[in-house]
Amino acid sequence: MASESQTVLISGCSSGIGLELAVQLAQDPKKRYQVVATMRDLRKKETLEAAAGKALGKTLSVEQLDVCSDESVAQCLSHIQGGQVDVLVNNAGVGLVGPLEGLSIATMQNVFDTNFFGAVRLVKAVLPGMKRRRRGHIVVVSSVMGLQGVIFNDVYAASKFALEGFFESLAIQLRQFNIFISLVEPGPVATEFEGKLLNQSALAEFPGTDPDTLSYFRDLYLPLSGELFRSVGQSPYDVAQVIAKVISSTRPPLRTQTNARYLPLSALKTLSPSGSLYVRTTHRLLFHWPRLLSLGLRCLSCGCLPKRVWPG
Ligand SMILES: NC(=O)C1=CN([C@@H]2O[C@H](COP(=O)(O)OP(=O)(O)OC[C@H]3O[C@@H](n4cnc5c(N)ncnc54)[C@H](OP(=O)(O)O)[C@@H]3O)[C@@H](O)[C@H]2O)C=CC1
Ligand SMILES: CC1=C(/C=C/C(C)=C/C=C/C(C)=C/C=O)C(C)(C)CCC1
Repeated sequence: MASESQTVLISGCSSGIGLELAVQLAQDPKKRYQVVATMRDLRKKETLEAAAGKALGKTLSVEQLDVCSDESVAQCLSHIQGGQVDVLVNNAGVGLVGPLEGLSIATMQNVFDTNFFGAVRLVKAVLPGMKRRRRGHIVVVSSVMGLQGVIFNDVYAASKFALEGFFESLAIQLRQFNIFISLVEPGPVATEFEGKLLNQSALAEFPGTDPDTLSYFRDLYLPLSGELFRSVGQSPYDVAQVIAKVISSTRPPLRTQTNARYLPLSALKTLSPSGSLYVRTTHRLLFHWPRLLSLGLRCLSCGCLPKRVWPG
């Protein structure tokens, strides 16, 4: 192992982006990283261990970490030599879709406890060490929904907006300590994330929701969202490549979107600071011209647009 390897702690490595990233960094040909791949339920570790192959026990170790528990965070850090984390990747997250009226406050709080306070809890734990060493990098797996709200994703988007505001604010102070913050913003990614959401919304009855809203959710949003995943969805491998590039950068950027094919959708927000272009256009497309929207989504997946991973 290279003597100057960096210790990278990643949350949520049982599947998806976290698993892919842990494996890619652990298999780095230059052996630049010592990866602590964590997950809340160690019974799920077999997939990661199999994917890590020969890196297991060498450049990759697996530890238990529930981002919602102070005790679990402290335990995990106590297993890392000197408690030293050079790069923290806040990846663990949960989704939530559905009409607001049918979701309990407790369900919404769980999204914030995991996506927002989970990241904050880890940062509070590693920051004193990073500040002492005057060195560190905190990477946050945010989302395009940290930049723009999406219908029926109100609470999930709010949790990612919270991350964006929190880490942009912190980035200013941490420059003084030579600690960098990077927010990575994927669009739809083909992981268990979507399946979990579809299962959750198929089983949920959303009590107290009026029939019109329920039908907009089930008959309009769900099919179009599925089409979006099929047309512009990235693989976790592609997203992990972008994150690995951000981690290896000497001057890491504050924000990185991973999916060039999603850019026309996020541009609707950035092109008009008042927000009306995005809200009016998506409302019209969804409620008045859903067939045109569907055609547009198919166009986004056609080969004439830029390649999937961006920046390349
Ligand atoms: N998939 C997508 O379309 C997109 C995903 N993202 C973000 O990417 C990140 C990774 O998601 P993705 O890989 O897609 O989805 P997955 O569902 O495959 O992975 C999510 C990971 O987070 C873990 N997790 C959930 N709650 C906790 C907790 N309390 N403590 C520790 N780990 C926890 C899950 O563990 P367990 O197996 O135990 O549930 C799992 O390992 C999330 O932050 C998500 O918001 C961003 C943009 C798009
Ligand atoms: C923007 C947009 C849509 C949906 C976007 C979705 C569903 C994005 C999902 C992003 C994910 C899964 C991010 C995870 O963090 C619709 C409804 C097609 C209408 C047109 C505009």
